Amino acid sequence: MDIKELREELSQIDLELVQLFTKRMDAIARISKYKIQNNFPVLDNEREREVLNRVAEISGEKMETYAKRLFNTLFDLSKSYQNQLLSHNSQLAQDIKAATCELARQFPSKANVACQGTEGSYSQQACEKLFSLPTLMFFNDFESVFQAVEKGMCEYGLLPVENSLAGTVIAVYDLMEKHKFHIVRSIRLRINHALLAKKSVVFDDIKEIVSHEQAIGQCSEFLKANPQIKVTLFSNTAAAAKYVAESSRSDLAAISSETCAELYDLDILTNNVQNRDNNYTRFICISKDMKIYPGANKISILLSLPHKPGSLCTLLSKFSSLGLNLTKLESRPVIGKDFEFMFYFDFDASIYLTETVNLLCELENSLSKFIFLGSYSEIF
Ligand SMILES: O=C(O)C(=O)C[C@]1(C(=O)O)C=C[C@@H](O)C=C1
Repeated sequence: MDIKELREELSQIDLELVQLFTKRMDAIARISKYKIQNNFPVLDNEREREVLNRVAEISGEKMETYAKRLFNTLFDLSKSYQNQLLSHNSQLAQDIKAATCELARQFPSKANVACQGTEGSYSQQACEKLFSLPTLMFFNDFESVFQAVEKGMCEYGLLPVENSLAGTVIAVYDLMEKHKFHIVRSIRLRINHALLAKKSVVFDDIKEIVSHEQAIGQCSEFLKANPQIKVTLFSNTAAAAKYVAESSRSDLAAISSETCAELYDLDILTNNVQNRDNNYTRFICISKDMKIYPGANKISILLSLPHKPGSLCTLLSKFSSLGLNLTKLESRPVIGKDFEFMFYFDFDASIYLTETVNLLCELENSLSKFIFLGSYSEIF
């Protein structure tokens, strides 16, 4: 037989497979209806084991592994389909629909915004880029920003989540699980760090530099090249500049911004002390309620996965089959639990598409922990 004839045989088999597959999915729809009416869960591990044992027996030793893989895929597809059928009644689908319909309104220009740090901070710069008329409230730590939004003290909050040179702001990710909030926008801010000191101080006088951990990480090469200078961590780059301005010492400098040099009447000893010029920090803007503004094209979710081989792979394949591009995947240990992890995903997707909402509902129905963090657009 030549390849053409061999393929004809295969095409006939494929046809029968597709017919049987659609027949199986129709049967699944009937099972789903029964499960909804009788409040049965979609997943039935015992039934899956039973089916797999039977499949192994029928397929024989040579094909057993392949047949089991095929049936595990069939279970995944049938559970996806059942979760999709369930999503019509899902609270999440209704909330998303309400948030997208209700907010034909534009992103506000005026708002009360909670920021970490003090006057002149990078959070403030990001905030002023995001809102034309913000009223800022400064807090000492990230947790207080989450709390101010959660308690309704501020309508919005701004938090740094990652930097192109120093990576993820882990402290913010660790707080996400503890607080109720929604991401309504994200913003990328170009960061140029400068070395600031009091007027008349020269670089050779400097014995100590103060700054935030992230800024210190972003300027590691400059600091390594000057090992004689002691480095001290500070809660915020703007607070570090303020500290230098208020100190009487002439051997102290801060890694901070040009804005802070002006604000705190300091001199710039050296400009652009970060390792690379393409230094960007991404901030998220959060609110208490789910608000989805027109143009939203990114989605963030938080979830935990069962300790089972292939569970992350199965999840990733769902994104891949919808052609969705993952832009961030971060895993963090669950505090108080041994080796259990929370996963944070950012991906590009339109919340206005039914297939996206179906995927979110499917994840919510099938995972023990799933939080929809929001759908939003990013400002550059
Ligand atoms: O039998 C069921 O309860 C089904 O939902 C069908 C099915 C399957 O595809 O065979 C799907 C999910 C369950 O975990 C077990 C089996």
